[in-house]
Amino acid sequence: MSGDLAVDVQGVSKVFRDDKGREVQALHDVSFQVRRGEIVALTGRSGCGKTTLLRIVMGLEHPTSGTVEVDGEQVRGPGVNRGIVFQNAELLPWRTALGNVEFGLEARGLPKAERRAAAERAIELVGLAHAAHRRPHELSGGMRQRVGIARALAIDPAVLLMDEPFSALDAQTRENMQAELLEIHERTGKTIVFVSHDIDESVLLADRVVTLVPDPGRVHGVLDTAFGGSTSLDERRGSAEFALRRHELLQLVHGREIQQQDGVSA
Ligand SMILES: Nc1ncnc2c1ncn2[C@@H]1O[C@H](COP(=O)(O)OP(=O)(O)OP(=O)(O)O)[C@@H](O)[C@H]1O
Repeated sequence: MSGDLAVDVQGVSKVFRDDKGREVQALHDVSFQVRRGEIVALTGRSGCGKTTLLRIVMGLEHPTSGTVEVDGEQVRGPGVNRGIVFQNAELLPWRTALGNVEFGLEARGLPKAERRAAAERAIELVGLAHAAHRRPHELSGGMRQRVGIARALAIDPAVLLMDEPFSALDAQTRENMQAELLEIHERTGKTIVFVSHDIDESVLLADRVVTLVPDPGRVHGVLDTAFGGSTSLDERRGSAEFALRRHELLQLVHGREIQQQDGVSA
């Protein structure tokens, strides 16, 4: 694998068996790559295999065939080169925000002082230094999700993998968190792969969007959605590129080819 690749998914297929023993082909021959420092979204309609694909990259599911490499290493299970964020952070209720972030580091056998320092850095990175000693029930939904992101970042992973990270949040908090994620990306340069069923979110945040279509889940197209420079979310939302890319992505998600619009082709 070339040195500037963070994630390399090659020919991944996944067959599940349902309760009655019938085969369900969730993914068929899926390949895509993510370069270091990129933000890539996986999107598509319900049941197209987004979560299954991300769980395979996380190491929580094994592919029936095909391979996944992260940071040059073949994925055979969960590993410390991947930070994982789910829709709900699932924090330990008896631990503080900082304690929850430290928890993620305990399995790594770091001395306590190093753990504390790494957790403090991560909490600061997500803008929660002022709430580091609060317990989960004293935090808002957005703050809890920030703790989840800090926990994933504290291990200094090669890649941050996020499954619908903001979809359980109210609209305003969600917008704040989207902006926050771009700031974290700017500060850390981390490679980020996230699953979202939300077209706008995918276009706004990602440099490229991998679209999947169902039955069986497969890649239908990869759309370049990078906005040049450090544009704010508001600037992005109001831009002509946003409208065009949103339109193109909708076509891909619905299994169509991109039609040229205003003389611009995909
Ligand atoms: N553990 C499982 N056992 C059997 N079938 C499964 C299992 N997990 C997923 N599937 C099936 O695989 C297909 C893809 O599911 P997956 O959850 O990956 O899709 P998705 O795109 O993430 O959907 P959604 O947007 O609704 O969450 C679906 O047909 C689903 O029913």
